[in-house]
Amino acid sequence: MATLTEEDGKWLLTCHIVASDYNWPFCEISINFFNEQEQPTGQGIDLSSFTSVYVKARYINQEHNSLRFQLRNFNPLYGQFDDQGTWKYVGIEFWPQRSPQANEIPLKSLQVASWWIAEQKLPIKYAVPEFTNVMMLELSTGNNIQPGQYVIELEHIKFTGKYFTNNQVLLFLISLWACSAVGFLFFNLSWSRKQLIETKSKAEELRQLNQLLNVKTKELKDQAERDPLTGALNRAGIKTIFTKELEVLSVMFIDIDYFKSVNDRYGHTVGDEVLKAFAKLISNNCRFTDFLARWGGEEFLLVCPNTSLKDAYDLAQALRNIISHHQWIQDIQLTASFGVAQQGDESPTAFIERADKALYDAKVRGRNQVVISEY
Ligand SMILES: Nc1nc2c(ncn2[C@@H]2O[C@H](COP(=O)(O)OP(=O)(O)OP(=O)(O)O)[C@@H](O)[C@H]2O)c(=O)[nH]1
Repeated sequence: MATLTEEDGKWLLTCHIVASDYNWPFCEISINFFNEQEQPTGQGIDLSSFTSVYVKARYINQEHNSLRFQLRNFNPLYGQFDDQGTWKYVGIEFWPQRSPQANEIPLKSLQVASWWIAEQKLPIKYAVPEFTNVMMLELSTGNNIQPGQYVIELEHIKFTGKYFTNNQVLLFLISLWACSAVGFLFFNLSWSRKQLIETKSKAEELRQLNQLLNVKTKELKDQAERDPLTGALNRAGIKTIFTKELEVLSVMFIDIDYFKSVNDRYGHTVGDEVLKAFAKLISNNCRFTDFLARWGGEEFLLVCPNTSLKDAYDLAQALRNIISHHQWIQDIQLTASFGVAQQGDESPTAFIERADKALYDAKVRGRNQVVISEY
């Protein structure tokens, strides 16, 4: 006979173990995790994520006896819900502590009752503790209890466990590491791509800037070396030609005759147009390797590399002829005088002066003619 009472928030189980033929008398508190009244579903509670259970219980009057803690797990693979004898007995017998601490029972120390395995005739694979569908919890007197009166005080039963299993933590850490690695790779990739795009656009900017600078440099060079009115080289521009070492170099000064009268009669603007047309006419009728420079006013210098004095003379005569027969604006009649020279063993200045002197002679001799300066 047994009674269960509550006192100061503690449960007291008073048991009278009597002598009988039954070999394994016991007295127990049994807590059901399923509702017997409702439609039975075979659904208990899953305690598999817990690692320990703390049982604060003790004998009040008979201290030298053991207690049995037991869980009853139902598994439909080998048990029947309506036959509690087929629910697996997983338990342990322990000697309750005298100290105020609860008795800690690691769940892994719970064993399947060997008599139950033998009785159920189950395959060995089912002889392992299971906590996935616990239907009942039992706290009872231990083995070999002698007849007499026993009072068991139960203060609490607490299950504890890790919120995550070791495997879950490991899986989480591996996933975190993998995500970080993927994230880092992705970040690196997009950063590199961004850098590449930036570098490309910087390179493009630099290329365009360079192009602009080249254009500007050419413009500045042109401004510095070309005559703005006719587009012919100026004195500075033609200077560089003389620094090149050429074996045969001839030059000719070309000066429009009586140009002042053109200005006087038709005005300065017409004079400018005539000068532009004059430079164009000469350029169009000499070799592309020749260089035309405006020496000043209406005076031009044509530099002819790799040209003998004879060839330069012939060219001058041809140009003179073309000029005199050209159709100029306002039907202006135009002629020009030429002073031709071939470079000898002399400085460029002396060489130019000889050609200039020949031009002067052509003017003196009556204009519209070619005069050669012999070295
Ligand atoms: N329209 C125009 N006239 C210029 C320019 N540069 C010089 N002249 C003119 O060219 C004329 C040159 O006159 P001159 O040196 O007397 O020579 P010319 O009248 O050609 O006579 P000769 O050379 O002796 O045959 C001057 O009237 C200058 O004003 C220019 O850029 N534009």
